[in-house]
Amino acid sequence: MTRDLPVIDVAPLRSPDRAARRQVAAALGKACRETGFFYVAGHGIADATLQAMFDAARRFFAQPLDAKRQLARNLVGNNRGYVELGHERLDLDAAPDRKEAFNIGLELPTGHPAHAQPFRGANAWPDLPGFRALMLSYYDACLALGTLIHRGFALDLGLDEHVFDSALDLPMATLRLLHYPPAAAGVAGPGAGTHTDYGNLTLLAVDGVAGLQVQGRDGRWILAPHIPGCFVCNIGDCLMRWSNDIYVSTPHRVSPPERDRTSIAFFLDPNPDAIVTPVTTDPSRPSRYPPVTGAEFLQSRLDATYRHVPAAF
Ligand SMILES: O=C(O)CCC(=O)C(=O)O
Ligand SMILES: [Fe+2]
Repeated sequence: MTRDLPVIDVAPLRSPDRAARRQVAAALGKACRETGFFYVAGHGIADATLQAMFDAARRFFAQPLDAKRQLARNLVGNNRGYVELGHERLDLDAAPDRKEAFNIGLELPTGHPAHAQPFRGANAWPDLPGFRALMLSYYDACLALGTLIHRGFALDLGLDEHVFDSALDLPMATLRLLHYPPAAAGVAGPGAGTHTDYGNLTLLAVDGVAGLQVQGRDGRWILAPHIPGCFVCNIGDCLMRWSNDIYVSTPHRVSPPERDRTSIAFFLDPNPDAIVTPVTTDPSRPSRYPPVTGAEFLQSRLDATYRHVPAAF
């Protein structure tokens, strides 16, 4: 195991100085061509906000199972709600994941025309004071950060710096709280099986309990420990396709932790009607894929993950 993911300070992406922005873009582009994983510093999300989010996640998972089941993902629909321990299997060749999760998606104002699109819907909320407001404000902060990082990707790929802005303004992004109970004697299963992420970009906050591992190009596993003040970030399958495979979406997994482990993932998938047309700024690299919509692509990936779960669970 090695530890060699780069740390990238993204604050200069907010600078009026184009050369400073380009420098960050080049660092992002290098990381995305190598492992597709990097740490983000200078993200501007306050430590107190992250601490409050971890507290909220722990309060959520500490509720009785019955209360959590009332918010079950299969009742709520649209990839929102609570996923019980053992109900998800990211690696179809392994045992189900030893984790529980809670998802929210974008909240559209009442009457917004985009309500008719796929993956729209209402969030389900637990009866916990302050939880909803905190989750929604964190969602917005992650969306702003993810959009900023996409400006770096665009610069690096030789595109207009703002080309992704309109593909991400009403996204299918999911904010997901995750809880991994400690490894127990005689219980099989990974924390999260080996997988790649589906969307464009994942912003992950981890709590300091070891678990996340990333597969390097040479097949060796790289540890991705907590670095104070940083998010662990990676690109997903949708951005890999969008970049015409210039960027790589890399397999990763979570080993069963020694103690309770909590993480908070923001999966930035594009707008459902965004057209994912592979980038062809490099004339020596013709398009490898036909265009698809963001929703078509996400649905195809979710179908694979949940195929093993009996419909009636
Ligand atoms: O919890 C983690 O550290 C990573 C989780 C993950 O990779 C995922 O849910 O896609
Ligand atoms: Fe992942």
